[in-house]
Order: sequence, then structure tokens, then C-alpha cells
Amino acid sequence: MRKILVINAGSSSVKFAVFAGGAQVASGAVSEVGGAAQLKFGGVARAVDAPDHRAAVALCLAALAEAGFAVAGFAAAAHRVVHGGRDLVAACRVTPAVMAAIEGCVPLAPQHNPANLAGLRALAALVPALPQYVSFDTAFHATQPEVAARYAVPGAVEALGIRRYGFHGISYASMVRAVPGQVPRRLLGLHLGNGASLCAILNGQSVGHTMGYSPLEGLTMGTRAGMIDGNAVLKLAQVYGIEGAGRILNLESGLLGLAGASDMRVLAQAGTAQAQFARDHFAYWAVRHAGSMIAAMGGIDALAFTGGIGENDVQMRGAIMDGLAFTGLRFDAQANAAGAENLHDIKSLVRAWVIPAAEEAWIAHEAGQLMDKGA
Ligand SMILES: Nc1ncnc2c1ncn2[C@@H]1O[C@H](COP(=O)(O)OP(=O)(O)O)[C@@H](O)[C@H]1O
Ligand SMILES: CC(=O)OP(=O)(O)O
Ligand SMILES: [Mg+2]
Repeated sequence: MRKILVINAGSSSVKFAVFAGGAQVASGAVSEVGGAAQLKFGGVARAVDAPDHRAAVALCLAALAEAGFAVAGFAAAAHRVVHGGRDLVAACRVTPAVMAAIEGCVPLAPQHNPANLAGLRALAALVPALPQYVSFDTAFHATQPEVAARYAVPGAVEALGIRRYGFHGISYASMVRAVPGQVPRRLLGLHLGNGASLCAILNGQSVGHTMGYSPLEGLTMGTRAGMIDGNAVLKLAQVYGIEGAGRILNLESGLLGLAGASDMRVLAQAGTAQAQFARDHFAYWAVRHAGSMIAAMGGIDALAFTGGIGENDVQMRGAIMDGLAFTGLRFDAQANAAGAENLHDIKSLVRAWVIPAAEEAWIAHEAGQLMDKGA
């Protein structure tokens, strides 16, 4: 059976999975790459030496080989790439031109594309003959209407590629496939992880997303500021320089900036007023931005939570659903506490679900489709 290796390289982690005939047969991750790295595989976690993504990928391959998945047995490797820019709007086979285009998008996703490229290069160096494929987080949002994608800036600025791309598209594409029953007409997707975003999904297609030019815009996130006035960004650049401003907005803001920890689980357990304020901020802005996404769809029939916070944080889901009661959403507190797939109660005008993120499965699916076509 055809085996596809999937690599989902994040800024500080490398998740991996093996799919055989469409089914996931192995998965694991190296976390805290460049720091106190840990390899989780087969239900065991152990400290490893992973100073960079190349080393992390080598560790993933070694762990897989030990479990009987030798690299020679893979038909292909498939990767998540966060930013595909204006040109890469569908999954494709990796060529030197595709690598150059992904490299060209590094300034648009400085926290993500370098990690994705490192994964691609590491595998190419370790197994040069292996065909590689890429899926893009931006691709799902290519259906956004121009009025949603365009910033109100002069044409010369737009020509620089400064427009709203949208992200987490691999997650939203797999969400649409995984909702119970028929795809609702107006679906609000909530991908709440370290990076967090909302998507307006009309008839299965993205018509709006809270992230813009880069994964910085929109919601309060683990370390990213989310929506902020452009003039405040200019002020930051004046005081801290461009690099300093970028670091503050991408790596030192969000939950970390508000409460000193980027991890929502840590904040949930902290029990301090500051941690609670950061959680309230997260929920408040999720609800405010949801209003914008709901307006973009002309209403809402269903919503779906995914991502580490969306799948696991009962109080956060409750706070966000309380904030959306104006839509006619009523949730079942017991179902929410249990993390059931269906959260809505029988009186609810809006259905609400928890849909576990299945990014690796979607990446394997897209690569498999391309391989079937001979790409
Ligand atoms: N049980 C939980 N309660 C609250 N937050 C959780 C829980 N489990 C995971 N999280 C949070 O999910 C976030 C990570 O989500 P994840 O989707 O794995 O992120 P990413 O893929 O962007 O790194 C972290 O803030 C983490 O604390
Ligand atoms: C695009 C993005 O924000 O990704 P992540 O949530 O993995 O940081
Ligand atoms: Mg993620």
C-alpha cells in the first residue's frame, strides 16, 4: 500500500505522520526545536538533541525507521507550508521554482515559512530521490471575494502583495469535510491554537478570514498581538526599530504580553487576575471578530471549534458561545464539559461542534490526489 510521510513543521516543532491507503498508521512530534527538545512517538516522550529543524526531521525519520517505517518505503513526502502568496494557491509537487516561490514568501510569514522550508530541505538532503508535495494554509482562502482580500491602499501598495491572504486553510479545508451531515450553508470556523483565527465559510468556501497579509492579524494569540492600529506599528518601529517591532508584535505580545505565558493551559490553571484578564481578552476578541465573520456570511447556521484551545478548553468554548447567544446559539453545558462532538442543545438555532484538527490527513489527501494524477 502507498505510504505518504507528512511533515508539519511549525516555528518550534515538527509534527509527522504516516498515511497508508488514506489511513494514519503512525504519528508523532518533536517539540521545542532549538531548546529543551522532546520527541513524542508511540505514546512515549523523551528528551532529544534537536538544535534545528534539520536535526528534528532526522530524529522523526529515525523514530519511524525503528518502528518499521523505513524511509525507502515512502512513496512521497508531503509538507504544510503556511504562506503560498498570490501564486501558490493549490497543492503541488515541489520543484526548484516552487521552492523559490516559498522562499519569496518568507517576509510574509517570518515565523512559519522558514520552518517549512527547513523541513523540505532537510528531507531533500536526507532522501534526495523522494518526491515531495506541499499544501498551503493560504490556498483555501483564494475564494475570498476581492472586497474581502483587498486592503484600502493604493494600487502600488497592493502590487507589493500587501493584501489579505488568510491562513489555517489546511485546517478549515479538513473541517469542511469532517462536519457531521451536510456542510451547513453558513459555517463559522474557529481554529483556536497557538495561532488563532476565524473563518467565514459559505457553501464550503472561504469568504472571509480574520488573518490578513500575515498570520499576525485578527484574534489575540499565544504571542501575536492580533488586530492593532497601523500607526501604533509605526510608533513601535520608531522606538524599537523594524526588527524590534516585528519581534514585539509576533513573539512578545498576545497572551504572553498580557499575562506572561503564551500557553492557554498555563493561564487556565494560574488563578491570577492577570491570567484571567488575558483569557477574557481572548474570548472577547474572538466574539467581536465572529460578529464580522457572521456578517460576511449574512448570518450563521453552524460553528465548529478546532485547534488545541478549541478542542480542549471547556471554559473558553463556553465563554465564546455565551458571547454568541445573540445568534440564537444555545449550548448544552454537559456536552461542552464532555467535549462531545455536538455542543448545541435542542432549542439552539445554530449548531455547534468540536471537530479535531486533521491537518496531516488533509495534506496526505492532497498529495495522494496529485500522485493519482501523475504529478
Ligand atoms: N486542555 C487544555 N486547556 C486549555 N488549553 C489547551 C489545552 N490543551 C491544549 N491547549 C492549548 O492549545 C494551544 C496549542 O494549540 P495547538 O493547536 O497545538 O497549537 P499550534 O499547532 O498552533 O502550535 C496552547 O495554548 C495550549 O495551551
Ligand atoms: C498560520 C498560523 O498561525 O499557524 P500556527 O497556528 O501553527 O502558528
Ligand atoms: Mg497549529
